[in-house]
Amino acid sequence: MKTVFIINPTAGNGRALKRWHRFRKTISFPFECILTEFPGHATIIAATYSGDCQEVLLIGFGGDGTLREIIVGAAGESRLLIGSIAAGSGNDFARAYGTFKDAQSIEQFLKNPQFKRQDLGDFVNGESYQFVSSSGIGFDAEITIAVNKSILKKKLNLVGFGKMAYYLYVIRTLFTFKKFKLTMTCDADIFVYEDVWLATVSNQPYFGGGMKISPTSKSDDGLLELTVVHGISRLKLLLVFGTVFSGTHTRFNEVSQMSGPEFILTTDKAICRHVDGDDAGMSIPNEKISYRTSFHDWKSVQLN
Ligand SMILES: Nc1ncnc2c1ncn2[C@@H]1O[C@H](COP(=O)(O)OP(=O)(O)OP(=O)(O)O)[C@@H](O)[C@H]1O
Repeated sequence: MKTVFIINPTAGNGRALKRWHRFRKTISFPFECILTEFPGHATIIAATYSGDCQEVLLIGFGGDGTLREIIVGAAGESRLLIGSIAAGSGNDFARAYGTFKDAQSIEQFLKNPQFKRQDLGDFVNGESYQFVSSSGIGFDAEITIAVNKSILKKKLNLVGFGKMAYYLYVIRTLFTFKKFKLTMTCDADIFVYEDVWLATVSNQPYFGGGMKISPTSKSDDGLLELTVVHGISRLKLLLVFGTVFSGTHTRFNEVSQMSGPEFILTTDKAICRHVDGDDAGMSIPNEKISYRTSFHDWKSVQLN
C-alpha cells in the first residue's frame, strides 16, 4: 500500500506546517507528501490517486476542511483509504473517525490495514456541497464564517489567543443575528419552525471543535440527523451552548432532533451556511434544498 501525506500548511491557525516538518523526521517508511497551495487543492490531489493500480492510504495532515476536501476527491474510489493526523483547530473529524497518534501507529496500521465504509452528506444549491461531519445553516455558520475571515483572529493568533476570537464572535452574533423561519420535509411530513437560530445536518456527533451536537449520529448508517434550535431567548441560547459539549442540550424543548435519509430545508431569508466549518454560501429564500447522504461512499481507516 502506498502512503501519501496531504498537508494543509495553513491548518491549525498556520501551525500545521511547522508540525509537519517535525513529524516527517519521525517517519521511517516510504511515503509521498504534497502541500496544498489553495482552498480545494486537496480534492484535486486526492483525485489524482484514483487511477492508481494499488491501494493508497491518503493521510490528511490538517483539520476538518482538509479532510473533507480529500474525501470529496476520493469518494467512490475503492482503492483509496483515508486517515488523518489531527493538525487543525477544531479536529472534529479526528474525534469521530479516529486519527493516527504518531508515525509508529501508521507503520503499525500498514502491517494489517483495516477499513470501514462511511457515508458522505451532500446538498446542491447552484454549486454542489459535500460534508463529512456536518452542514449548518444560521447562527453557527455565521460565527464560523466570520471567525475564518477575521483579521482579529489572525492578530490574536500571533499572541496565542486565537480561540478568544471565536468567543467574541459568539457574543457579537448573539446580538446581531436575525432569526429565520425554517420549513423542513422528511418522509413526506412537513414541519415549520419559527424563530430559528440554527439548523445543523449531521453525519457524525461532533461539530465546532468538540461540541456533541448530534449525540446519536452514526457515520455509516445511511442516515443524517437534523438538529434545530428555535424559539429560545438569547440568554437561554447561551445556556444551551454550554450543554452541547456533553450532548445534554437535546433535553431542552427548544432543541428538536430527528433522523432520516433526506431532509428538504427551506429558509424564508438568505442565511449563512457552512460545510464542515467552511463557508458554503447563503441559502436562497424559499428555495427547497435536499440534504442527502451517499451510503458507504468512502473508506476510513479503522483504528483500534
Ligand atoms: N495553501 C492554502 N492556502 C490557503 N487556504 C488553504 C490552503 N490549503 C487548504 N486551504 C484551506 O484551508 C481551510 C481550512 O483548513 P482546515 O479546516 O483543515 O484547518 P482548520 O480550520 O485549522 O481546522 P478545523 O476545520 O478542524 O477547525 C480548508 O478548508 C482549505 O480549503
